Amino acid sequence: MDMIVTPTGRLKGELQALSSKNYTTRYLLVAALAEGTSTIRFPAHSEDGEAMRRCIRDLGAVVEEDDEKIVVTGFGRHPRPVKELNVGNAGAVLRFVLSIAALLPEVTFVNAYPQSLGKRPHDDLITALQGMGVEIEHHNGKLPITVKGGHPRGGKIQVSGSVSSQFLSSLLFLTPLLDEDSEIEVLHDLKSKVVIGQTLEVLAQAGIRVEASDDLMHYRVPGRQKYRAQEYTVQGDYPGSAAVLAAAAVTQSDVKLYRLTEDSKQGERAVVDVLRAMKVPLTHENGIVHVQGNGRLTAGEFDGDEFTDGVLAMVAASVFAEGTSRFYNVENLRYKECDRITDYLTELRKAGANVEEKRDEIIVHGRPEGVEGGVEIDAHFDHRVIMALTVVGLRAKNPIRIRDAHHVAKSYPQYFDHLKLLGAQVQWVE
Ligand SMILES: O=C(O)C1=C[C@@H](OP(=O)(O)O)[C@@H](O)[C@H](O)C1
Ligand SMILES: C=C(OP(=O)(O)O)C(=O)O
Repeated sequence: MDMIVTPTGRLKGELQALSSKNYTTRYLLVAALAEGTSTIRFPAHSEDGEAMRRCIRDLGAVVEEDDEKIVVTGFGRHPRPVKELNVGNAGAVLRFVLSIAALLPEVTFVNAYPQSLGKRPHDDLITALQGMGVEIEHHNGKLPITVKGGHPRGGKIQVSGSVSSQFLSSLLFLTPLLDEDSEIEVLHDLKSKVVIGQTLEVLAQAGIRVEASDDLMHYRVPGRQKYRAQEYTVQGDYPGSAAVLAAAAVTQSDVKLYRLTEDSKQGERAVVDVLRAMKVPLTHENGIVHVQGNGRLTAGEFDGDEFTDGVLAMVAASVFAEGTSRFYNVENLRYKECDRITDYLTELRKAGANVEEKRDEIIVHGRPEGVEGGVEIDAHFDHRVIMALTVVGLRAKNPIRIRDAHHVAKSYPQYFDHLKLLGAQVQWVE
């Protein structure tokens, strides 16, 4: 399905933010790793959430759900042997479950999205698990991947963090269940470091003890721990909301987004500060972000690694800013659903934006006068490209057509309905 985005001058209204993808995947996993029954309130309903539900069900968790909660009875440290797992296009789900699969004799992760997740590298996690005595068959570090586990060893574990923080998170979920205590050392660098705060928060909520160094590069994890069955409440999602806030920032707007707590550990919370730095009129109080956009933005320079999944939306906003913006320290955007630097900038240029790339930077020469539009955009299987190009389309001079925009459902199936509620002119076409 394609989406036609027609230029829209004004947005007005109030929305409840969607539920957090990253907390939903984590709560489902720790609930499955507990032996009792856990309840997850307000889980995200999206393809990635569904992928984690499918995997934990296949591994033996009992999952029941209604409109507002999921009840999970876990399998503890004894997942059910299964031949195949399908994680859809969800990187975090694949990486987290890969380590848990090491508790099984043999399981293959199938390649359901050869053009997206099928291109992403998992070498660093594979190497770490091999060091723990797990045999792994793979295709140059990519899917399909077969894990031949059984009895992974704890002890001294090393993992590179230079491509993704998900590899470290994955090991932090597995190691508490091992017989030995573990010491995890992160090699090279740790990208998307802020997300590790979410992993540690969820582990603590599940009753798991982990000692982390202040720089988040070293961990001590006692073995033989048990995940506690719990009640969890999922908070609002900043990465998805970033696109709605960017849309409000580039138009004449009066938009309130609820359920965005000021003290959230989501790094993408920083998009509120980014927009503020771009001089977008807004307030953030009592979990409500209120944008009263006047369409005027000022360029700025930002460390994108602080708000990884919000960068594309902020770049889209900066397309209309006065001056040149720079988003640096973003190389790992190249290893996401698509190459979020080269592929994304290709689409932005088609729409009329003036952008440049470096290996680890996106540079935007703002066009406050607007961009031409009137083009077809390739979604590259990437929900965040779809959301960001929609923001650009709202302020273009002519409509844009985003091909295969249904991939927005990876994280935010209601995105276009939410924008419509605010008055955006967006329309699905076959
Ligand atoms: O741990 C997580 O849930 C995630 C970590 C981040 O990935 P990287 O660590 O690969 O940057 C983020 O982009 C992704 O959407 C979710
Ligand atoms: C990169 C993302 O997700 P994942 O790595 O889980 O596929 C994302 O949600 O933007």
